[in-house]
Amino acid sequence: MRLTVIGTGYLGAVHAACLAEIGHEVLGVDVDAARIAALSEGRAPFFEPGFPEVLTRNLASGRLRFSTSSAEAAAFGDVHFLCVGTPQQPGSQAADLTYLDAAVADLAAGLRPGALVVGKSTVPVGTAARLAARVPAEVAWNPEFLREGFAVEDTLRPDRLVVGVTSSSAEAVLREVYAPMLAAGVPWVSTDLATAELVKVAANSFLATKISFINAMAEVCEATGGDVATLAEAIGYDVRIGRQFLRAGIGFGGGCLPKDIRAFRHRAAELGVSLGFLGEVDEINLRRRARAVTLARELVGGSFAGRNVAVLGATFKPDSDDVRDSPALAVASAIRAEGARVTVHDPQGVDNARAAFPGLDYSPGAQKACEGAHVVLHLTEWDEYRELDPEALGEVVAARALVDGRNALDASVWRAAGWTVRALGRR
Ligand SMILES: NC(=O)C1=CN([C@@H]2O[C@H](COP(=O)(O)OP(=O)(O)OC[C@H]3O[C@@H](n4cnc5c(N)ncnc54)[C@H](O)[C@@H]3O)[C@@H](O)[C@H]2O)C=CC1
Ligand SMILES: O=C(O)[C@H]1O[C@H](OP(=O)(O)OP(=O)(O)OC[C@H]2O[C@@H](n3ccc(=O)[nH]c3=O)[C@H](O)[C@@H]2O)[C@H](O)[C@@H](O)[C@@H]1O
Repeated sequence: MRLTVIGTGYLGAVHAACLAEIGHEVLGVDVDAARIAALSEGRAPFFEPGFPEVLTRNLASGRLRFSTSSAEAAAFGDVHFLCVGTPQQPGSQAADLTYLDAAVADLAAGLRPGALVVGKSTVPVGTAARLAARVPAEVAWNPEFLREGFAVEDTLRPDRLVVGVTSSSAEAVLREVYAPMLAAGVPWVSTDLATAELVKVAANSFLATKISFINAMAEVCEATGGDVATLAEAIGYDVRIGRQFLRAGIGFGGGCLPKDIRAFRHRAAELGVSLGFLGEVDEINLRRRARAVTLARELVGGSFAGRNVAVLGATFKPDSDDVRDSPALAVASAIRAEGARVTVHDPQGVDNARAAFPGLDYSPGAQKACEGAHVVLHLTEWDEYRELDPEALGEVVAARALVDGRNALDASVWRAAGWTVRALGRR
C-alpha cells in the first residue's frame, strides 16, 4: 500500500520507517526541512535505539522517502497518518491543536477521492469528529502507545492495535495496513472515534496515576521510616496490581504523560465531567521534584549558595535524548536558581538539554561532572550510572553525598564507600 505519515518526530519517523519495514511504500512529510534532509540521508534526528537501522534499511529498499510537501503527500497515497505534535498550550492546560489543524488544512486541498485520513496524535475527545467535518475524506483514529526507548519494538510488536472508525471499509483498509501484525496475533480493538481517542488518554492517565500512587506512598514512607521499594515489590506480587510502573522517584516527565493528563482533565471539564484526581496526580508528581531539591539542600548544609552540584542524567527517561518536561532538568534548574553551580551529564541528551537550559553547565563525562561536587544527584537511570565506582568517584568530589532520585543505585555499596545517600521514600 502507498501510505503517508504527516509529522516525522519521535512518533511519526518511527511509524513511517516501521510501515516500510512491514512492506508498504511510505512517504514521510514534515514542515521541518532540516529534519527531512537528515531523515532522507539516513541520519536519525533523535536518539532511539534500533531506529537508525530500520531507517537506513528501508531508505535503501526504496520503500521509504521523505518530503516537505503536503501536496506531494496528498497525491502519493490513499491512507494518511497524522503524527504531528499536540503539546500543552502556553498558559493553559489544554492541548494545542494548531499543528494538527494546519497539517489537515495543508493535506485536505489535494486529497484523492476515497482517501482515508488516520489520526495517530494524542487529542482531546471530539477532535476526530471535528476534523471529519472539514476534510473531503473519511477520518479514522488509531492512537499510538509506543514508549520512547522502545519505539521500534513497540511499533512492530504492539500490545494491541486500536482503531476508531465510522465505516467497515475504513476498518478493512486499516486491517490491510497492519496485516502482518494481525497475522502475528496482535489484539485488534475496533470502535468509534470518541472511544479510540479516549482509550489513549485513559491509558496515559492510568500510567501517570500508578506512578503518582507509588510516589504518594513514598511520601508516607518518608514520614514513617518505611521503605517504598519493598512496599512496591510486595504489592506488585498481586497480579491485579502488577509490578510495572511502581518505581518511585522524581516522577514522570516527557512530551506525553504530563501534558496528556492536563489536557484530558481540561477536556473532561469542558464536557461537564470532573477528573479532579488527575490534578492531584500532577501535584504529587511535581512535589517529588521539589523533594529531591530538599534532600540535596540538606546534604550541602542548608544552602546551595556557592556550592557545586553534579547532576547525572538530563533526559526524562533513559535510552532517549528527549528532555521535554524532564524531571531531571527541572530539579537541576531549581538548584541553580538557589545559587549553585550545576554541572549536568547525560549520555545522549546534552544537546537538547543545553538548548532548553543554557544556564546549566554540561560535562562530557559522568566522573568529570562530579569533580569538586558537594553533592551528586542521580536523576535519570541510565545503565552507565549503575557501573560508576563509588570509590573512584569519591576521590574527585568535594563531599561524598548522593541523592538517588530514581532509586536505581545500590545504596549499600555507596554507603560502604563512605557516601551519605538519600533516596526518595527510602531510608
Ligand atoms: N513521543 C512519543 O513517544 C509518542 C507520542 N504520541 C503523540 O504523537 C504526537 C506527536 O508526538 P511526538 O512525535 O513526540 O512530537 P514531535 O514534536 O517529536 O514531532 C512532531 C512533528 O510534527 C511536525 N509538524 C508540525 N506541524 C506540521 C505540519 N503542519 N505538517 C507536517 N509536520 C508538522 C514537527 O515539525 C515535528 O517534527 C503527539 O500527539 C504525542 O502526544 C503518542 C504516542 C507516543
Ligand atoms: O503517549 C506517549 O507518548 C507514551 O507515553 C508513555 O511513554 P514514555 O513517555 O515514552 O515513557 P514511560 O516509560 O511511560 O515513562 C514516562 C515517565 O514516567 C517515569 N516513570 C515510569 C515508570 C515508573 O515506574 N516510574 C516513573 O517515574 C519515567 O521516568 C518517565 O519520566 C507511555 O508509557 C506510552 O505507552 C505512551 O505511548
